[in-house]
Amino acid sequence: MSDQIAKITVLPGDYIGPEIMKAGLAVLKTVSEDEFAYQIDERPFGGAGIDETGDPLPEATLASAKASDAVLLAAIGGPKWDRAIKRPEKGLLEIRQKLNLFANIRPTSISRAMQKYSPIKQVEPVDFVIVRELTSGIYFGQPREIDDYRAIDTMHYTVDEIRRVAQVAFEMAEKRRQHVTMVDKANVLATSNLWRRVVEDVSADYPDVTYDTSYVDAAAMKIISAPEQFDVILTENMFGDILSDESAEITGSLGTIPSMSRGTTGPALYEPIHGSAPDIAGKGIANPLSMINSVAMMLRHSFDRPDLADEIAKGVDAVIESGIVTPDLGGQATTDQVTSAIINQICERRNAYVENNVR
Ligand SMILES: NC(=O)C1=CN([C@@H]2O[C@H](COP(=O)(O)OP(=O)(O)OC[C@H]3O[C@@H](n4cnc5c(N)ncnc54)[C@H](O)[C@@H]3O)[C@@H](O)[C@H]2O)C=CC1
Ligand SMILES: CC(C)CC(=O)C(=O)O
Ligand SMILES: [Mg+2]
Repeated sequence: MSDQIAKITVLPGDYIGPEIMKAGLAVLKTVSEDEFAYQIDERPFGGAGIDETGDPLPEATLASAKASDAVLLAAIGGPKWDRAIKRPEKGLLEIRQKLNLFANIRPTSISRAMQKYSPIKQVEPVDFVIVRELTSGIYFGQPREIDDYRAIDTMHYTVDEIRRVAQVAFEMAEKRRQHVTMVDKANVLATSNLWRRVVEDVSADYPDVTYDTSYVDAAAMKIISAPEQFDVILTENMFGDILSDESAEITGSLGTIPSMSRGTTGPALYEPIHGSAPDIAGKGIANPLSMINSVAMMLRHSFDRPDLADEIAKGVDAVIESGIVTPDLGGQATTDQVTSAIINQICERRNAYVENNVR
């Protein structure tokens, strides 16, 4: 951190983005009181960036992100800009590339509180993390062309791009249950064969970590049938995008899962893994947990405040346990009601702590 006041660039984005960002910032304010000094620089991004400046990633937004200690993003995109020359999603790819956020970390764990909301039968605990390559692969590859008769996308990877994200995955596995599964399509794709060669090589530097591979189609099946087998899943950009939405759903809802995108230096970016959910925007029923959990992830990883992150996690668990949940989890609560319930939980626990320690 550049000085004692943390600089956070806030990108509310589009559709439900501002609704859940409001929730995340309210929880951040609550846990930070007398504990954590920060300043927010809120900027237009995605469709909001197009509306304000004609560009989904306005220059001033990128400059703010680059000068920050961390970036908080809600979600971008939606039908309003589907025909834009430069879509909001292009801005998302650009900010990831320009901040060099090559590793996207997407956790999937079914906590005790969440078990009743999961659509799968759990015999053993489910707790794995997807490490997804984020700044290369088919979302970025050239040539990329379309005419009246054909369209081309290119899946492209280099040794260095694979090695650096593989190292992130193995380092994470060392601190977890020491297992990495690389997911690919090496029975068909040249890029997957390069991934196998490089990851095999990287694995030799981590003797305490066991390593296996799975084809992506089989991995998609195992995430449903035997998710407890996974610890760290390492995969390329598009497979990670798809498998992380599938993984989120086994926890009960896509609307609960946060993520961190990081490079080697510079600010990390924290965001829910879902999109802007245009189908429920404006109804006040978006699940704020993905954003609130992203705030907790930011406090833990960018600001070394696991204590504040744990306070948020305990508040979230207590509220889930009490059944105050939005419709995606089968409840009837609104975004604001869930957020207020979490804030009340945090405040009650703090007051109880103060009382116990004063007596
Ligand atoms: N990082 C980002 O900003 C991302 C943006 N997008 C963009 O978002 C837009 C909408 O994409 P979709 O395919 O509809 O995916 P989506 O993730 O926005 O929504 C998929 C389904 O999940 C539900 N959902 C998502 N988040 C929720 C939440 N917090 N609470 C309750 N329900 C939630 C939605 O209502 C919808 O039924 C598109 O423009 C897409 O490109 C998609 C993924 C990531
Ligand atoms: C909208 C895409 C560019 C990205 C996406 O779906 C994701 O990162 O989950
Ligand atoms: Mg996605």
